[in-house]
Amino acid sequence: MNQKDIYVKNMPLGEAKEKWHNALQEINFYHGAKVKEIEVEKALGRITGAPVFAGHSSPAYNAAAMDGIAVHFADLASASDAAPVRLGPTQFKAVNTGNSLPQEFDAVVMIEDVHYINENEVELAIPATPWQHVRTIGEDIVATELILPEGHTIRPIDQGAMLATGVTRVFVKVPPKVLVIPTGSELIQPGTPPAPGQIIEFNSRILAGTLNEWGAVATGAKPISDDKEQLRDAISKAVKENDIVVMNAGASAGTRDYTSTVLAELGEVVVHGVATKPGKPVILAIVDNTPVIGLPGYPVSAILTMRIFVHEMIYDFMDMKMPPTQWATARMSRPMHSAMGVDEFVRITLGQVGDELMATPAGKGAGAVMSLVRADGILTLKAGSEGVGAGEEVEIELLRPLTDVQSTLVAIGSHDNIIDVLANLLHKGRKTIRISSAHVGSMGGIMAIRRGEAHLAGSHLLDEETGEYNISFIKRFLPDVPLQLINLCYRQQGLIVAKGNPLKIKGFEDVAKNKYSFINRQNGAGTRLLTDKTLRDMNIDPTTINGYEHEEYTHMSVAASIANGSVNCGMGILAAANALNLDFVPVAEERYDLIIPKEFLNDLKIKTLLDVIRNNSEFQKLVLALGGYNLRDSGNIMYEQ
Ligand SMILES: Nc1nc2c(c(=O)[nH]1)N[C@H]1C(S)=C(S)[C@@H](COP(=O)(O)OP(=O)(O)OC[C@H]3O[C@@H](n4cnc5c(N)ncnc54)[C@H](O)[C@@H]3O)O[C@H]1N2
Ligand code: MOO
Repeated sequence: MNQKDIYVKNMPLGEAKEKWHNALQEINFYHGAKVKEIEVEKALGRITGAPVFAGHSSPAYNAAAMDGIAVHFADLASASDAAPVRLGPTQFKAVNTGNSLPQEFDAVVMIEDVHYINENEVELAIPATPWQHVRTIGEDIVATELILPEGHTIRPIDQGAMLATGVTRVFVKVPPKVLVIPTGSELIQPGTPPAPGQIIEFNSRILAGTLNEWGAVATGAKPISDDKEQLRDAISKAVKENDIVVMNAGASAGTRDYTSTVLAELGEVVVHGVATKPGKPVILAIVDNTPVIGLPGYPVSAILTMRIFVHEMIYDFMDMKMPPTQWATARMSRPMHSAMGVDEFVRITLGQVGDELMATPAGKGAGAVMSLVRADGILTLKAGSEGVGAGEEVEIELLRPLTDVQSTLVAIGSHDNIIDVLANLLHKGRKTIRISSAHVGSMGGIMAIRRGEAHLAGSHLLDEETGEYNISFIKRFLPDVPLQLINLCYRQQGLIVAKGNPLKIKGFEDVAKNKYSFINRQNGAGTRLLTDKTLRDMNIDPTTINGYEHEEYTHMSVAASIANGSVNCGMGILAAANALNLDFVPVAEERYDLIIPKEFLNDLKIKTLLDVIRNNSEFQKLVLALGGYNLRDSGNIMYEQ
């Protein structure tokens, strides 16, 4: 095939949507919803395809609403404490709640108000009103009354209402049947450890699950290899059996990206390539009068593209209006430049810090599933916009309710695995506080506190002159912020080395003397300051360290460089070494504190956090089990201003 044939275009989103809409109309995709009759018992979550009317009244007879006696209300007209009325055997009848009221009576007196003289005679001291304590025929629902309108999503209470009036079958809309076909020879099933180059197939779970949430009946097919013949067979079969087919991966221009070629052979490719980011290589095609959507392989691209092109199709198919999008106005915490000429969809985490709702980009990679796990919303940067500036107001499309966002503690700063332990303890059981943490290093955390963007910042900045942690930095960069510096832990920092420590590295002397390769942390990282102080104390000239100028931004990326063999060692925490099954040579213990502005100390979220740190034995147990931690000052106020 000529490379030109698979050239991916950059069609403006509006134009692509219009073309697609027209193509769907041509195949009569919006045919008006089909309906079918099913049992009410099985109708939970389905959408009514016709109005539902009551079969009979409920209650179907006049029913006693209380345990007591049935009476004629008129007989008790004169009853009072001073002059109780006596009723003889024909004037009353004992009834229980739910019993049919005998025809001759018109009220019920509760047993508590009945004084039995003997079995056949009662005395009553209070008058009755007509039909008191009686559920009259049709009190709840009258036969032929409308129970549910068309287009209503059936809830358990609706099932009850239908069944109560004798309705056992209901017309529901037939949702579109969708098959999600993952493609790629590199895909393996979950549960098998991937060899290099293999990818666990999980996109079909995300895509089919989301389609089902939108009301479709979607299933994931077995992955198809990058093989034209197999693709052709799978698509030909799928379009016969489904209302919509979703292909995943093989959408772009790689040598094994066959989806668009095969779709063009089998039917018509309406659109290939849209000016959006992510989602550029999407394919929109019609095969055998059936829409086939070829989503890009990257999970984030796939899901966001499916939101753009498929979400509405599901509702249109069932002749339903889309649920309204929930929006929130937020302020950008940092500038965001847009890729010119494309509509860009940016994942955003939101944090309510003080009065402001702050929006922070949640990571960019099209393969970063966690960015969508964490994201609270989506910011759309329109093609033609240059982006947004820090502090600018933006409208965010919400992916989770604003109440969840408001119960989120925003932690920005240095990362420590204890934050993850806390995040879990604060969210389990009846505590539903989330922690959203951004790992930008200790100085980054201090700056976030200064800009009012975080409730707390983890910091381990060593003042090389005083040997003190954090305080001099707070005095310098946060002089006007009333705050408490609360200890979280002491932790071991050391040299992360390959499993088994094959070079027998004992410390920095060995690294300097033998020119072992080292990987450093960025300026402003607490670990960098500790490295520098350690080298100074040992009288080691940093320029003699092979790799001192190579910087990484996190403990984990340092550990990863050692794990993949590109360097011999780097400074980091034990937890990072453990995570990648590496060895660790302790170098120093450092203090790791939380900086918390006083304005948040009375916030229930912070109070709960501090309570867990100070008093929760499970917290202490879990942290000590991680190894490399000491909690002797945990929860103590180290400094305040
Ligand atoms: N020369 C060009 N290269 C690329 C372009 C382009 O326009 N020209 N577009 C880029 C963009 S944007 C995207 S998005 C990707 C989309 O690529 P494909 O749709 O061809 O997808 P693959 O390359 O097959 O896969 C991408 C990635 O996703 C993983 N994957 C695929 N399926 C699954 C699954 N079911 N479960 C989990 N993960 C999956 C796959 O292994 C790859 O890592 O192309 C760019 N390139
Ligand atoms: O759709 Mo691609 O995601 O722009 O990376």
